[in-house]
Amino acid sequence: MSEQRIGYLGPKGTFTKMAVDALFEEGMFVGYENIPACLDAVESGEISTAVVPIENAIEGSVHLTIDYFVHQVNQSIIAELTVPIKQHLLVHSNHHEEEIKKVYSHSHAIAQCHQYLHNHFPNADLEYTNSTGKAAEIVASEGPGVAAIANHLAAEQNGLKFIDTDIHDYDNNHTRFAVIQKVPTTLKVKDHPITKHKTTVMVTLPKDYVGALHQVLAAFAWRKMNLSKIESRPLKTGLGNYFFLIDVDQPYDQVLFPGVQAELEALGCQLKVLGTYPSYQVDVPSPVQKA
Ligand SMILES: O=C(O)C(=O)C[C@]1(C(=O)O)C=C[C@@H](O)C=C1
Repeated sequence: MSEQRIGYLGPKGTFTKMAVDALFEEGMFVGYENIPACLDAVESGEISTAVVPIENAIEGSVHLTIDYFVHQVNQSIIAELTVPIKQHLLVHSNHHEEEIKKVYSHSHAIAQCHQYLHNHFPNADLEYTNSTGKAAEIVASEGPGVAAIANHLAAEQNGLKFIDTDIHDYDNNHTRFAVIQKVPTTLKVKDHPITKHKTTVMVTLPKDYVGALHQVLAAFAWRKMNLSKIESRPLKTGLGNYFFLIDVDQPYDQVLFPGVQAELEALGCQLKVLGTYPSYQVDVPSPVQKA
C-alpha cells in the first residue's frame, strides 16, 4: 500500500495535529493554513486524507468545516475521532509583569474561554486566528505583552510559557474531528477500540410542506434507527432554505437506509449519504508546567 498522505489544520501544535498524532501511526503529514485549503488538497489529490474539526462540546459545530464539506467539495467522512481539549494561556518566554493587551486564538478556542477572559482580561483585545497553533506562532514572534490560547504542544513547539492552565469555561471539553477522503479507502490507524459506527446523511426538504421534518424523523424512528445529532444549516439559496445534517448511530446497510431514502423521496425530500464510518474516542496526554 502506498504511503498515506494526511493533511490537517496546521501549522504545528494545533489540536487537529494532536488528533492526527493520536489516530495515525505512520504517514506523511502536511499542515494547511485553514480548513478549506485542507479539503481542497483532498479534492486535487495532493493528499489522500484530511483531518478537520467538526464539533466542540462547548461551542458546537465548526460551521466552516460543515459548509465547505457540503457545498464546495465532493468527499466522504470515513472516520471520526473525539479528543479531550485543554486550553491554556501562553505567553512569550520573556514576558514577566507586562499587561496583556491582546489575546490571539481560533474563534472556537476563544469561545470556549469567554467567561475566563471576561473575568481575568476584560480589557484585552481578542484577535481571531486560523488556528490555536497559528496564535502561538504569532505570540512567539511578537514577544511580551500578548498571549495565545492554545495547547501544551503549541507551548512546547513555540517556546512559550504557561501563565494559566485549563482556562476553558466548562470541564467536559471535547472536540470531534472528521477524517475525510475523496474516494473512501482503508485507513491504517493505531489500534484504538471503535466506540460505535455512524452514518451521516444530508436531507433537503421540499418547500412549504407541512410537517415535513416530522415525517423525515418518523422514517428513522419507526425503523428504530437512533439519531445522535440533527442540525440545520442554510442551503445558501435564500432566506429560510435549510438542509438537515443527521448522524445515525449505525453503519449504512442495504435495507434500512434505502428504505428511509425511498420513503423520503416519496415526500419530495432528497437524502445524500455523507459517510458511514467508525467512531474513535482517544485520550491525549496534556502535561503542563505552569511558570
Ligand atoms: O485551532 C486548532 O488548534 C484547531 O485544531 C481547531 C479547533 C476547532 O476548530 O474547534 C479544534 C479544537 C478546539 O476546539 C479549538 C480549535
